This record gives sequence, structure tokens and C-alpha cells, in this order.
Amino acid sequence: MLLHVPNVLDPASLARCRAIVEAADWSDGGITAGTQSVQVKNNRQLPEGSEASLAARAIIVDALARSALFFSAALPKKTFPPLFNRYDGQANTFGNHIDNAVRTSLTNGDWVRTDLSVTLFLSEPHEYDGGDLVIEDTFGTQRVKLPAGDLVLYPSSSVHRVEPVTRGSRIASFFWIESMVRRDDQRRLLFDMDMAIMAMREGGTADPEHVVKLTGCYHNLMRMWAET
Ligand SMILES: O=C(O)CCC(=O)C(=O)O
Ligand SMILES: [Fe+2]
Repeated sequence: MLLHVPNVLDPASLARCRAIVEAADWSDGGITAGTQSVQVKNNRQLPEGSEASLAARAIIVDALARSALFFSAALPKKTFPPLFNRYDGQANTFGNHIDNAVRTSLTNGDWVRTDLSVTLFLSEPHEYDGGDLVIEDTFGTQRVKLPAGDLVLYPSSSVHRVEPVTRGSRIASFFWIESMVRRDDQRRLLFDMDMAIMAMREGGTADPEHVVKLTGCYHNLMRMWAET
């Protein structure tokens, strides 16, 4: 499932995050690439342990913890400490690749199985040309270019690329999630059920007994599938 989660960063957090990363020193993006993806990767990243990374990361981790939609869709068990990349308008790009299945973070040494990949946009779409994140989904090819502060969540098993940026700068945070529910189809079913139950609760017309039963089904499926 590919999901757009809007307004993860509020305007004040977005402004703080941007001020930090715009003033920082950037390194070659090859530092975190695998042997295949390094050949198609041409961008820059903030060094993982730099002060700027730590400060901007804290803002994002805090915002993620407050996003109910993100939680419901990702059911995160472990979140890779967010990284930051930029593609500048000299045709910086990242060609087709699939993310490594497990990653270890320099920050905490922890291993994360990459069930879901995330890009949280920090630049507005009008600030650059090109730079679409193109994801080969089970339902075809999806092109993603979102407002600053929004994120996209997609299965890490997908082939994806970032098209060349031909004007301006595309700055983003990117990271991975190990989910409590490993299988995409099971996670999707839980997400759809959660959204439907919430809509029934808010609509106020459903029989409360039925809502209780359905909520119980949601939690009993979670109990069956979740690994904590
Ligand atoms: O910049 C992006 O949106 C995605 C980056 C990416 O695919 C990666 O670093 O593996
Ligand atoms: Fe990737």
C-alpha cells in the first residue's frame, strides 16, 4: 500500500527543520548506498551523526509520534533514525533500485528490517523541477511529489527512483520502518478496518454494539499478527 500522509510537520516545525538542514554541510549520498544503488545514486546527504542531523531528526521523530494516520498505516515496531538528502538542479537523481532489506543505524547500532520506506518532503513542489519519486506499485507506476511537511509511505519491496532535478533543490528526510505487522496485505487490512471503524464512530449513526464488535475484531487480528 502506498499512502500519502499530509501535514506531518506543522509550519513551525517545518521552518525549524529547514533552517537546520539548509545551514548544514552536506556529503556525497554514496555513503549509505549499497553496491547496486551506489551506481545510480547522485545526490547529497547529511552525515548521519552530525549535529544538524540529530537536531532535525528530533523534530521529525517527535512529529511522527503525534501522527495517528502514520501510526495506523505503519504500525511501527522500529523506526530507522531519519536521514536527510538533497537533489540540486544539476540533474541530481537516484535511479531505479530496491532498498536493502536490513539496515543498521550508526546512531544506535540497531538493525531495522525495512518493511516500509518513507520520504518526508521538506521542499515545496514549486521550488524545484523534476525530482518526482516514481514507485512501481502492484497497481502500476505512481509519481509522487508532495507539499513540504507531507510524507509518503510505500512497501520497501518496490522498485523506485527519484527523477533528475533540473531546477532548484529538493530536500527531504527519508527513513525506513520495521512494522509490527510484517505482511503488507495484513497491514493494509488492519488500516482499512481502523479507518472504517473511526468513520463509523464519528458518523454517530452506527449501533454502538456493532462498533464494539468490529473494534474487537481489529484488536483480535492485531493480536494474531503483531510481533512486538
Ligand atoms: O529521496 C527520496 O525520495 C528517496 C530516496 C531513496 O530512495 C533512498 O535513499 O533509498
Ligand atoms: Fe530507496
